Amino acid sequence: MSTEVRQMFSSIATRYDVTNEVLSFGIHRLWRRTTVRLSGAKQGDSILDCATGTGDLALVWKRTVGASGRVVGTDFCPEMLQSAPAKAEQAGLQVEFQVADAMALPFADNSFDVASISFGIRNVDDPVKCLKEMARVVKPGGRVVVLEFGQPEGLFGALFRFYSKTIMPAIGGLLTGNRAAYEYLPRTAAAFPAGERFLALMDQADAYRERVAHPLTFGTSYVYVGTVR
Ligand SMILES: C[S@@+](CC[C@H](N)C(=O)[O-])C[C@H]1O[C@@H](n2cnc3c(N)ncnc32)[C@H](O)[C@@H]1O
Repeated sequence: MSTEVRQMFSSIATRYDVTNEVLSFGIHRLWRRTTVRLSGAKQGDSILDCATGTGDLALVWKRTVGASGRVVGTDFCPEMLQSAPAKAEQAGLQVEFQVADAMALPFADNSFDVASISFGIRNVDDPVKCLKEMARVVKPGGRVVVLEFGQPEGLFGALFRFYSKTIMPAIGGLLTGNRAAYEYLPRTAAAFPAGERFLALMDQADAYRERVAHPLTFGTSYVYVGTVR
């Protein structure tokens, strides 16, 4: 499973950013800023962004924690990481990037103030193991922050489902040449536990003393914030 996921992201890596921008109408930028705000991170904090991909969230983290803070972005797909260092340099931000699996992080216990994962946990083989592993590298009282798709309800939900099942694969396929990757996205997003059901996964990880779900854009996405025990 993880080999197929890695290959899929490798095949869309060079077109990932532009496709993300088009398919989300740029809203992913607002969601990332909200994620960072809800984490409570401050200047000087050390942050790990898992499954960082092309590094967009890592750059927002670095703007927040400033020069005295440390940001490390990791991903298990080297091709996805390829453009990240140049993007950071162009933005005048110092961010470290390295290849690592979010389920087996190469960091000591209690290394970071915050660990995050955006649109990544849906793709890992074992989300509970990942939530446990992220908590392991965060200091007690620090936060694990997850940004992931939800399943909006009502009229907006119906529109979103139509958009994600028909328009997203067509446009994603045109822009990346890999239509299957943009069929995978809505399929996995529709099946992945959201809201209370995701909080239950956080409970199963048995590593958090508090956890909160914040719906964004009528539940299209959620930010989950867990405080590490
Ligand atoms: C949809 S992209 C999200 C990238 C980025 N976080 C963002 O918000 O744009 C999912 C990323 O998760 C990475 N990924 C999936 N499973 C992973 C794992 N077990 N360990 C590390 N990265 C993983 C993929 O390589 C891909 O870069």
